[in-house]
Amino acid sequence: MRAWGWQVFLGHSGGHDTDGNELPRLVYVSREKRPGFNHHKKAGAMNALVRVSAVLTNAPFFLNLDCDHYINNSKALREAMCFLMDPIVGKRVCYVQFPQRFDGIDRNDRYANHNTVFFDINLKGLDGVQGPVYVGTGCCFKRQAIYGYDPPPKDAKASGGRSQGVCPSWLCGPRKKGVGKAKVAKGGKKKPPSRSDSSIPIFSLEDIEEGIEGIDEEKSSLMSLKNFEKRFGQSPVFVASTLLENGGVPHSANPGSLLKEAIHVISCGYEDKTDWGKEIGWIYGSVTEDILTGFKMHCRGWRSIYCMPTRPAFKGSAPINLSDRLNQVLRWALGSVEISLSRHCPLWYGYGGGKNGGLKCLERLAYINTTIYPLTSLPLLAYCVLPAVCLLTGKFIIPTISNLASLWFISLFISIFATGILEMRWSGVGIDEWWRNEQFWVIGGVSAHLFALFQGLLKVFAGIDTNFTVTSKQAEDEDFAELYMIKWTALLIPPTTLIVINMIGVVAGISDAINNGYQSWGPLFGKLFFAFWVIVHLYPFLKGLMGRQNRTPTIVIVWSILLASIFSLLWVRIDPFLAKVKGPDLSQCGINC
Ligand SMILES: O=c1ccn([C@@H]2O[C@H](COP(=O)(O)OP(=O)(O)O[C@H]3O[C@H](CO)[C@@H](O)[C@H](O)[C@H]3O)[C@@H](O)[C@H]2O)c(=O)[nH]1
Ligand SMILES: [Mn+2]
Repeated sequence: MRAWGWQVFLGHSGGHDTDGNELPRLVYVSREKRPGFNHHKKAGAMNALVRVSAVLTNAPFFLNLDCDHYINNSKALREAMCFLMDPIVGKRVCYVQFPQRFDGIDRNDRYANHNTVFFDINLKGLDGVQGPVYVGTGCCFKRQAIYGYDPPPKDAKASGGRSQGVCPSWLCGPRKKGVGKAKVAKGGKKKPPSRSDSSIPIFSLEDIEEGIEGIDEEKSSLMSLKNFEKRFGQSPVFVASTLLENGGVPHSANPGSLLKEAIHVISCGYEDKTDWGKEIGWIYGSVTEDILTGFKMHCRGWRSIYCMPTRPAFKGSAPINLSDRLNQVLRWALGSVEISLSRHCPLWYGYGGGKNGGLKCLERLAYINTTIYPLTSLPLLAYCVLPAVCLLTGKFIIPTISNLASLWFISLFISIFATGILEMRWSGVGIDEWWRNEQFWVIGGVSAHLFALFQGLLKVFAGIDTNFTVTSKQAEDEDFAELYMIKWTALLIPPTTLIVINMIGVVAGISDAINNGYQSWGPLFGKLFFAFWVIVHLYPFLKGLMGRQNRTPTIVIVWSILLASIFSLLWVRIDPFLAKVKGPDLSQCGINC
């Protein structure tokens, strides 16, 4: 394996279609990686690709797919273009996100790999606010949005424009309210900048140094090459390309020099002292770079679009065995914790989006939810432990509450229930999918989310890093051999413990009630209900732990032992030959006979 290196294959140029247009070429890029340079994993790879494609073709839109995803619908790209090039909404659209769909998942989707609640309910709902979050794959971008430019102002007339050019915030000064207003007023007098005009030539180095005509004369002093280099890095060809809203490369450019420049922009030191990964491109600093990248665009006032063609646009593979799935969820949750503990936390980042409206309130709420959710693992853990504690100690967790409080409780319960029903009806998500999602929420919550919380705290406050390993994918041949694979990981400990203590609790509770006679059965049912609730949620986990059932029917054995012990206890109790006085001594249970 090579530790570092780059290769660019331009392929054979000169292929033409029947109309004489040059045929598309496939270019394989692998960037330079060198010890001492942080390559920033996927985010770094995407940024290198963005730059190299800007030099080679500079298309105004591009598609991003993971290495484990493929195109499943040939018309998908056209659908995305309909949104991105729409004369009205298109100008403010930063990306079109498609749902992730998967192949090769077990029929019962034991670990909720399809994630339909997230894709068909959450993201679809967000489309009605400011658009779905970016989920890392199956997404068509507007190049200008990736470059950190702001969307054109909402009211095109106010700035006097026909096709309004996007204005980079770093050129137009700080996005303070006053400055924004001044600019709008000024725009009323003057022709606005428009880079959609194809007559504007690509800017040469000199042009940039002198300030670019037609962008903003007053600010031209700011637009020295230095400013561009500080932001985009030291490639004049690349810098010039960022100003072409409609893309394209100059005809005059000779392939040899472009190739040289392509190599330059994927060298490992290129991003040093630039805004790459900080303000532009894929944003670094979280293992879920996708959420952060989309978040920054929404903060600038862009909107995104959710596109769900009937035939899935793209499909991918997902980890189907328990350990890999938990590790995947762990990584996502870790990424969220990292964002929550950074300057980018949606609780405090991105206020004052200025003239473009910035992040909408509800969209912010959604981002808060997508980043701080690992915190819910703490109460969840408590709720899963308490039923067992109750059964083992004989105390009851539900306090007797006042009428008012129970009214609140009931109305909360009803509204949650109603939301669930409506969501399912509107999204077409079945009750079975919804239920699996609930189950996996608890399983992931008491394992992956919990670990992520602590790993995240360690990483942010103590600098102890954890690895990003590419999620394993199922083997395609055997009939879900992977599903039954168990790789040892500490993630398995908390859910296993919870299952065991709740089961012991059930046994202990029942045997206790048997010993104590009929009056203790009433409260027992309440306690058993909560313990069963925990067990049914963790049930897929238990099944996963047990491995392949037709080979090792361990689960059957466990259940048998459990049921057997209950029944044997029962039998002991009602045994007609057992004299009542010789039963378990009642003095121990505190019942005074
Ligand atoms: O060092 C790396 C690691 C990953 N990748 C890419 O990142 C993708 C996602 O990694 P994968 O192991 O497949 O993780 P998943 O959990 O399946 O990915 C989901 O979650 C990631 C965020 O954690 C998103 O980036 C992905 O788009 C999303 O599909 C891979 O397909 C690769 O294309 C790299 O380019 N370099
Ligand atoms: Mn993947």
